[in-house]
Amino acid sequence: MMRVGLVGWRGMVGSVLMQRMREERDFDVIEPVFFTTSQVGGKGPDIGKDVPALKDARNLDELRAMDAIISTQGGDYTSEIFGKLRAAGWKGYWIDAASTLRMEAGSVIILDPVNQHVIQDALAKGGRDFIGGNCTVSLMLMALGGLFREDLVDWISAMTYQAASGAGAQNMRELLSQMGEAHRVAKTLLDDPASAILDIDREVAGTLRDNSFPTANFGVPLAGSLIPWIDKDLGNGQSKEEWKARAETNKILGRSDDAIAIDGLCVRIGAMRCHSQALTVKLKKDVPMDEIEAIVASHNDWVKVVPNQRQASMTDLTPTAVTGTLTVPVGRMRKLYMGGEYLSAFTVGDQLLWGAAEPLRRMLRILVEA
Ligand SMILES: NC(=O)C1=CN([C@@H]2O[C@H](COP(=O)(O)OP(=O)(O)OC[C@H]3O[C@@H](n4cnc5c(N)ncnc54)[C@H](OP(=O)(O)O)[C@@H]3O)[C@@H](O)[C@H]2O)C=CC1
Ligand SMILES: N[C@@H](CC(=O)OP(=O)(O)O)C(=O)O
Repeated sequence: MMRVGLVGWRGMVGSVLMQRMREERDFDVIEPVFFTTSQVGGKGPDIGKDVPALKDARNLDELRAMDAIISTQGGDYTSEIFGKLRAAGWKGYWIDAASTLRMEAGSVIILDPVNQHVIQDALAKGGRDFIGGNCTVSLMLMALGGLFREDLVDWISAMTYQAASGAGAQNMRELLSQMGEAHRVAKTLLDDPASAILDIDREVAGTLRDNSFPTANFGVPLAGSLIPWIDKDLGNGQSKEEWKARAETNKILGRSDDAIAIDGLCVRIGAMRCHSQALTVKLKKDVPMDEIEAIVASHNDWVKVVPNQRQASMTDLTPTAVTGTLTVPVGRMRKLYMGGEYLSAFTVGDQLLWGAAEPLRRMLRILVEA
């Protein structure tokens, strides 16, 4: 059996990975070894079989004994350990959720329902570094993979509505604290049906702007507001999150860097763990809507076309409907006023599942079943 080291398993992404690996019985087909940066010698997670005590995630000799390592520990850990491990001659498979190695020439960005052929090509050539993609990019490709498969995409403008989870566990907690605080200051007025809505609004706006409002993680209020910037400032007007759309999509599809232009604005909103995106797709030709829907729906087992109708959109195309599931609904599809080559679409996906954990465990399965 393949010896697989798991680093970062108790973090947020790691916990979702553990849950999915238990559900899919992945631990039956590997010999798991759990690592930690802080609790060496402690007890590993409950996976239904005995596992050795936690090993030191910075011990290169212990890591070198693994056939594969899955890390959801974060980019700092990858930067600290990966180079040393390879320099020490380790030839195992490195599967990672962090962005650190994504754009390296030797890395493949993994999203097998979309780029199984790129993964298989890399394996055949001895590739060993398999890195999970940015959540927004992976979810967009799971939704519109059919259009890419049929080479129908000229360019895409992506306007995103990204959940708090993308910023980390502490940010999810902070969002809820902010919601609670906004409710607390308005509660007396809310409880009085005769109170004026503008008085309630004034109380809420006042607390959002108050220095004591809990913003240690986001830096600014998210509840009752939004944040129109995600990740670093690249200095050219674009955020790093926006840059990833074109760079990672083309790499995932195995195309040259500028083959398909994708750009837009990335915005943080007060959803918990589902990213949504409003997409304008410029098609290479005017394809009838029923054909487009059939192409999109046929791409993979998780994409679900939601009819472009009010009720279905309100019930099936929301973070509330999708959270905790692998389903990737795509709806609001129609030809825009600009012409038959201009398609609108709206999609939602769980950024901790297809956006982070799921491609990693599927890559492990590909290796085990090779
Ligand atoms: N958040 C996201 O949406 C996405 C994240 N990623 C990548 O995954 C990496 C990990 O992200 P995320 O899971 O959010 O990070 P977390 O902060 O939840 O976990 C990272 C590590 O922190 C340590 N830790 C310290 N205190 C605690 C605690 N109280 N509970 C759990 N773990 C604790 C654990 O390491 P130890 O056991 O060694 O102490 C854990 O593995 C990111 O840095 C990023 O590179 C990728 C895609 C999406
Ligand atoms: N940046 C994403 C989450 C993430 O971790 O992305 P990446 O893996 O590309 O750093 C978000 O904030 O929603």
